[in-house]
Amino acid sequence: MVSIVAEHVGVELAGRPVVRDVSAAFRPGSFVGILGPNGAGKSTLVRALLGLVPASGLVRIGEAPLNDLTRRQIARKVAYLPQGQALHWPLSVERLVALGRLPHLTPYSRIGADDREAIARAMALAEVDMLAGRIATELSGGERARVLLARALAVEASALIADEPLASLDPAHQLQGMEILRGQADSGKLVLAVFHDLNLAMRFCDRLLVLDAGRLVADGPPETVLTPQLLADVYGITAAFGGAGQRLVVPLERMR
Ligand SMILES: Nc1ncnc2c1ncn2[C@@H]1O[C@H](COP(=O)(O)OP(=O)(O)OP(=O)(O)O)[C@@H](O)[C@H]1O
Repeated sequence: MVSIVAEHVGVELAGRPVVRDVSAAFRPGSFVGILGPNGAGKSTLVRALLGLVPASGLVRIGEAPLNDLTRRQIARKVAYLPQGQALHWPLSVERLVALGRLPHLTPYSRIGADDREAIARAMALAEVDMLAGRIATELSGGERARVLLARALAVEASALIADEPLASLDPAHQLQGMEILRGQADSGKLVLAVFHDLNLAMRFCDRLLVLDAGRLVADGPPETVLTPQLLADVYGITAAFGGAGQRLVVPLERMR
């Protein structure tokens, strides 16, 4: 199992600092949520953790500095579900999920029995078996999101980074998505995911990070991170807290 460590990570895009001096260590077996307003730098931070955007500071995956790893090595260690990915090729769902096995193949090897088993496990876990024969470009937004989650699960990497995996899912499938991610963490993997749903993040994650204007402004257990003061400072909203352990958050009003 693999950990990911960020030390003083910064990213500039178009000459503007988008992620500023973020340090955090992510351990196997934990489910970490990244929250923050639109444009706070969440996607850019996770892309920096994967080496997909040039960054200052240091990222380590396991013991290895990111820069010492090839793209293929990174892709085998950390599965990535990008935000709102568009699909351009009319592949069957099963073939799309099979792309999750690419990091394990060489240009000369073919999909084997192990790969087929991993694909079947991922499709069963994401409950997309019934879509197997469908053409991926013809799916609804929510169906596509679940198939792309299955593709990320098919990697069977030690860590999974998911950027807004719940976007376009109905409430039942949002819960299913969170249960899957929770299950992955409970099986010993590191799960790092970007969310906007405060309630689901509060309920399912072990730890929450909050980014605001590129800076890490909170990092800790959900109930200590998501406070009325933080919601006011970061999102500019008032919210009511209730339910067991005050883990139900209802955004009430914008303050500005
Ligand atoms: N390629 C780019 N060139 C210039 N600026 C960019 C680029 N990509 C993102 N940005 C800017 O960087 C900032 C952070 O973007 P990022 O996508 O990381 O935010 P986010 O927190 O994931 O937002 P959201 O919740 O809206 O998805 C934003 O202001 C965005 O406009």
